[in-house]
Amino acid sequence: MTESRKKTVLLIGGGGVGAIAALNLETGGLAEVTVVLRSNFKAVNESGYQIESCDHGVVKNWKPTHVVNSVPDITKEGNEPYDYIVLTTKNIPDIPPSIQDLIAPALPPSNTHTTIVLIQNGLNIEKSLLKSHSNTPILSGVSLIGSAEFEPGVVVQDDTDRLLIGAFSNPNLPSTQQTSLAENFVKIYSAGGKTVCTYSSDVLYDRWRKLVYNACLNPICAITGLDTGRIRLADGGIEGLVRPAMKEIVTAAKEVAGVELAGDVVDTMIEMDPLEIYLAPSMLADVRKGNFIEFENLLGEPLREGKKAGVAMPTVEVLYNICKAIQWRTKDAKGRVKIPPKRGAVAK
Ligand SMILES: NC(=O)C1=CN([C@@H]2O[C@H](COP(=O)(O)OP(=O)(O)OC[C@H]3O[C@@H](n4cnc5c(N)ncnc54)[C@H](OP(=O)(O)O)[C@@H]3O)[C@@H](O)[C@H]2O)C=CC1
Ligand SMILES: CC(C)(CO)C(=O)C(=O)O
Repeated sequence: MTESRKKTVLLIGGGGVGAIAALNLETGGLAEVTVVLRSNFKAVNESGYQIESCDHGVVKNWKPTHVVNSVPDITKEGNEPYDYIVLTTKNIPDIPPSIQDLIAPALPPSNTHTTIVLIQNGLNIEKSLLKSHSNTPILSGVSLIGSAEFEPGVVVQDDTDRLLIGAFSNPNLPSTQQTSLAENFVKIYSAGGKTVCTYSSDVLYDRWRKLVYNACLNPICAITGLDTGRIRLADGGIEGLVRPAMKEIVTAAKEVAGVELAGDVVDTMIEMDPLEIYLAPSMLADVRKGNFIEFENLLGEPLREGKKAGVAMPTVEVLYNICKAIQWRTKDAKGRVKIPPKRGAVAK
């Protein structure tokens, strides 16, 4: 018997990646999406999204089925649990709320129905959820897309959406169940035919491979203020910074996780974005907007794991510490740290 009911999806964080994910899910007709918005709630609730997409074309005033400005408390509201909760926020464990606190109202301990999908960059992002929701299946979404929200509700996607979905291994659940949930999500995400969403049986490989880009180009572009085209043109950008950092991640992948990346992975990642699209990786976009950055999951976790396994990672370590200072600068700018008052001029 085929199931005719649409899958219910709660998608939290409708920015660059989230808006396109919501559009893909609804375009296929197999999902009904509720999007949780924050700074762009008013704009999207009143006029919908304005999207310019290499996959979907120009889409004006598009509104997901439901738009809300906080995560629904399903117990209080007496709602059925969602089939999927998809997280497309930035994942920044050093800045509250944590992802487990964020989803809690829609995932009370009594909820054994929902599957979580993390379409987010970085390593070990599932670990805190495996502790807080130990019987919940958690899927990994590794996305290759270039998409950004330039003003509230205005999204430009200039690189095609390629999404790898697989299950993070949860030892408390049968692996067949986890695989079938991942395959089902691939089906509903792909149904519109506008995207390349594929099932992956090795999410650790996917994540380490993507880190070769994200742990290196994201911070180097964010620190220098140069996009991926300009860092390739800049004196010393690639040979002095990007290549050494990428080589350290490739070694860590092997020593930490036994992940053998292809011999040409460094060049593939350096050349992944056509130079002339001058792509600003998401961390550079965040620095430009004065937002917090995802440096702990993109650099901190591979660095900590690499060092534990005895890998020398001097370049990544310096990048990590500069990112830490940038995060402190943003906290200072947002009034989140207390510093001694500036001294007035003292007469000699
Ligand atoms: N952009 C890209 O091309 C790619 C991004 N990624 C990854 O995808 C993930 C999402 O990135 P991206 O779409 O660029 O991020 P964006 O910053 O564009 O969007 C994130 C959205 O989440 C919202 N949000 C954050 N916290 C909350 C909260 N507590 N409640 C409700 N909404 C919240 C933000 O709202 P607000 O504006 O209020 O902060 C924002 O609208 C990241 O992990 C990123 O690394 C992966 C591949 C490519
Ligand atoms: C490289 C990219 C754009 C994915 O394709 C990304 O992951 C990011 O900007 O963080």
